[in-house]
Amino acid sequence: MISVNNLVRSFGSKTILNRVSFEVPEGEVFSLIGPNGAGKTTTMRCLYGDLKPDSGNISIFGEKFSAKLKTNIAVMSEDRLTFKRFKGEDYFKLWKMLYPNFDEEVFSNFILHYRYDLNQKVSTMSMGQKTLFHLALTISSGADLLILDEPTQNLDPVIRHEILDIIRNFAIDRNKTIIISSHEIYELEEISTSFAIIKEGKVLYSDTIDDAKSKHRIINKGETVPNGKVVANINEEILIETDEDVGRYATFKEISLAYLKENKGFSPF
Ligand SMILES: Nc1ncnc2c1ncn2[C@@H]1O[C@H](COP(=O)(O)OP(=O)(O)OP(=O)(O)O)[C@@H](O)[C@H]1O
Repeated sequence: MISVNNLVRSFGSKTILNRVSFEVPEGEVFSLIGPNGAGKTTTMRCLYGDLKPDSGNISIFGEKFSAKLKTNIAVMSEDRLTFKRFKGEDYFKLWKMLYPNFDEEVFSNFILHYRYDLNQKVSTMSMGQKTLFHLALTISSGADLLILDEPTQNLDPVIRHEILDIIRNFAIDRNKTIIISSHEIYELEEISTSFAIIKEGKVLYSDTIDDAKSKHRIINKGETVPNGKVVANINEEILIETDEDVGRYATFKEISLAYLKENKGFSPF
C-alpha cells in the first residue's frame, strides 16, 4: 500500500501542494488527473524522494522513503532520460546496476520488437522513441512501484495502444503498483483501477473508477435535484454525487471533466 497523508510543499511563497492525501493499494494502477500546474509532478517527485515535503507523511509498502526503497521504485520522469552522451547500451548497463531484479529478457523483447539500436545516443532519438525507451527500462526494472509521468506522451496511436495493454497486463499479472500522471482521460479509464483529481494542489476527489461511476449521476437542468452534492453544470446537464437512483450514470470522462471544470470560459480574443 502507498499512503500519502497531508502532503504540503511550497516553492518560495507559493503553496503548490496543500494537504494532498490519497491511498494506492498494492497491484493497483492509480492515476493522478489534473490541469497544467496542478501539482501532479510535484506530488510524484515527493513520492520518489526527489523533493522533500514541508510536512505530511508518505509511506511506501509500509515504510518511510529511504535510499533502500530506491531499488524498488522505478521512475519515468517528465524530462525523460537526460544524460546527453549516453547510448542505449549505457542506460541499459546503468539500470541493470541500479535494479537488482532487472529483467533482461523483457528489455531485449522491447529492443527487438521496436527495433532499437543500442549504439544510438538516446538524446538523438525522437521524442516518441525516447519515451518508449524509457518505458522499456522502467517496465524491465523489476521494481514493485512504477511512477510514470505522462507515459504515453508523443507515442503514435498504434504504439500507444500496445503500451496501454502492456502496462495494464503488467500490473495484473505481476502484481505491480503503478502511479500514472496523464491528461489522457480516455486512456486512463482503460488502464487505471483508481484515481485522484488534483487541482491547485488539493485533491478534489479520489476513488476507484467503478465506485466513482456508481456514485455520480447526470440530470437535465430544470429537473429536481436529488440529495447529494452538485459537482458542476455541463452545458444543459448537471453532474451530481448522489446515492439516489436519478437521471443517468455519468461516464468517467464526464466525472473527471466536471471536477476539473472552471465555471468561467476563456477566449484570447
Ligand atoms: N522547482 C520549482 N520552483 C518553483 N515553482 C515550481 C517548481 N517546480 C514546480 N513549480 C510550480 O509548481 C506548480 C505545479 O507544478 P507541477 O509540475 O507539479 O504541475 P503538473 O500538475 O505536473 O502540471 P503539468 O500537467 O503541466 O505537467 C507549477 O505552478 C510550477 O510552476
